[in-house]
Amino acid sequence: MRINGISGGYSDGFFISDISFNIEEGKIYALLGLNGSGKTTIIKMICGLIKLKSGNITIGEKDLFTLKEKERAKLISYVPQSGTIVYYTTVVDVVLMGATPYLNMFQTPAQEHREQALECLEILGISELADRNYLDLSEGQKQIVVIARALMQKGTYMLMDEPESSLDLINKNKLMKKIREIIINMNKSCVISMHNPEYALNYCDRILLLKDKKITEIDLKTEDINMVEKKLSEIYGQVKILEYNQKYMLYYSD
Ligand SMILES: Nc1ncnc2c1ncn2[C@@H]1O[C@H](COP(=O)(O)OP(=O)(O)OP(=O)(O)O)[C@@H](O)[C@H]1O
Repeated sequence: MRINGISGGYSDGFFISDISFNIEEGKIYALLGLNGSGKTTIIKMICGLIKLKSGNITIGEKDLFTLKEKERAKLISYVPQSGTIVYYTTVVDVVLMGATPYLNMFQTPAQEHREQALECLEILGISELADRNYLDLSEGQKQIVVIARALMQKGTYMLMDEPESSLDLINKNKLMKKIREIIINMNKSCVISMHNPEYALNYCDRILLLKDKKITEIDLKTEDINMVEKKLSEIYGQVKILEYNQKYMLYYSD
């Protein structure tokens, strides 16, 4: 997917211009930036929830926004920062919503879809929640259910807005590991907006660093560690990357 000089925002204020980057197959990108820097705005522009004012997004030769909504939904799965479901519904039914792009207008999900939904819950390790009321779940459990729904949607590109924000430390790491497994095993691509650069260093291939409405890309496989520190320091203040047990940690010296 190529994001070519896109611009967009809100009529009453924040506007971001000329954003370009590629999303390569099988890669996980961490979208990092401080509060209000525009991470959600960029994700929403790619998903078509905020209309582009200029630029375009292409997949191969195709312009993404010339495709019908259902076709786009088969390509891109979106995990929003917070859920929008406000009525009683079981967890498995929430996951089944991910089948919508594959159904006709009057078609309801079949047994086969139900089995797929249960499989998605199993992949994410939350099968036991299947028959619970979604609204009764903890915020962290809800976040994982919404990821299962995105998985059900079978999009090649998964765009996730702080998917681990409500999880405890153990579950944050478990989820990031699981997302990595899914992306690699299913040959998908993923952009995850997040606040903790340590998750980016440990679980992602590349970093998209958003500062002053501009993106700097860091390839964690090839970039020199001192350069990574330097670039992260421009956002987070003086940081040092420490390695322990094949895991990276950040030391903030400011
Ligand atoms: N619906 C909206 N209408 C007007 N302005 C908005 C709207 N949503 C967000 N903004 C503004 O756009 C800017 C970027 O917000 P955005 O949510 O994209 O940032 P973010 O990097 O995702 O922040 P956070 O890390 O806090 O989630 C902020 O100044 C915010 O106040």
